[in-house]
Amino acid sequence: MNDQTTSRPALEIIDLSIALPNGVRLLRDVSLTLHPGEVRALVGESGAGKSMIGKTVLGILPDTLKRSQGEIILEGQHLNMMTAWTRRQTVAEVTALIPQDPLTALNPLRKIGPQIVDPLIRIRGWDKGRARARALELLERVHIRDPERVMQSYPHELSGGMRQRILIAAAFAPAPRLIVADEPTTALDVTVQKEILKLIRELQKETGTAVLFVTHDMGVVAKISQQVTVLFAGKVMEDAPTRDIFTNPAHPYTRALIAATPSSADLDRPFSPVPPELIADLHAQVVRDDALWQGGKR
Ligand SMILES: Nc1ncnc2c1ncn2[C@@H]1O[C@H](COP(=O)(O)OP(=O)(O)OP(=O)(O)O)[C@@H](O)[C@H]1O
Repeated sequence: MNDQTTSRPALEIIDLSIALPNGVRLLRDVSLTLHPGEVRALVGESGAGKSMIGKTVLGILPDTLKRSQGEIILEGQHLNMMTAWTRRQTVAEVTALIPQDPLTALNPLRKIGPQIVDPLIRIRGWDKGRARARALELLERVHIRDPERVMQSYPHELSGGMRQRILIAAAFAPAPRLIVADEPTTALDVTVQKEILKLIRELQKETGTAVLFVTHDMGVVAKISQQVTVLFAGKVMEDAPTRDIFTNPAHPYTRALIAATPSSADLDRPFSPVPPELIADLHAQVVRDDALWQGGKR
C-alpha cells in the first residue's frame, strides 16, 4: 500500500478565503492536501495568490488581511482553533521557509553562523555546540566550501547562489516536516537556478520533508513536484498529479500556461501567451463567485 495515501497529511487547507477589508477576495475557497514526503507546486501567474497561501500557512500575513474563512490543519492540528502563542509555536516546530530573495531574508548586519545557529537553539532547544555542529553539517551538505569561514562571513561577502544555499541549509537544519519554498530560484541566474533546484530536490528526498513549492514556471513544476495546484486570481483551476497536468491537462487555463512555457527540450515548439479572452472569461467567473460568496455570508 502507498504510504502517502495512509499517512496523516502534513498540511490540509480547506476552503480558505482571504478578503481585503472591502470584501474583495484575494484567495477564493482554496483547498489542498500535502502528504509527508510530497512536493506540491503552487503555480500561476503573478498575483494568483501563490505566496499568500504560503504566508497564511506560516502565519505571516499582514494584519490588513484577515483570514475570512476556512481551515488550516498542520499534521492534524487545527491552527485556527489555537491561541496565537500556541499557533506560533506549532508553526515554528513543524515548518520552515525558503524565501525568494536571499539578500533581504538574511540580516546584513549579522554573520551567517548565528543566523543559522540561533533559531536551532530557540526552536529546537539545542545547546550551542549541537546547533553549531548541525549548521556546519548542513552547510557542507549544500556544497559550501570552507563552512567554518562562511559562518564567520557577512551576507554581502557571498554570492547570490551561496546565500540561497545558506538559506536552504538553514531551512533544513531544524529538520522541519513542512517547507514552504517561495519562488526560491527566481532571483538567481539560470545556471544557479538549476543547481539550487537540484539541491532542494535532493535534500527533500533524503529527508522526506513535505514541500509547498511556489513558482510561476511550469518548467520548474515539471522538475520538482509530484502534485500541482494551478491558481488563477486566488482560485484553484486544477489540482492533479504533475504527470497528468502535462500529459492530460483538464482546465483550459492549465493548457494555456503550458503553451506559454518555452520548452528547453523542444526549441522549435512555438509558445504563446495566455489568451486575453480566456483571462477575461476567468475574471468574469471569479466576479460571479464573489457575488455568490458575499450573498452567502449575509
Ligand atoms: N498586503 C497586501 N494587501 C493587499 N493586497 C495584497 C497584499 N499582498 C498581496 N496582495 C494581493 O494579493 C494577490 C495575491 O498576491 P500574491 O503575492 O500571493 O501573488 P503571487 O501569485 O505570489 O504573485 P507573484 O508571483 O507576483 O509573487 C495579488 O493581487 C496581490 O496584489
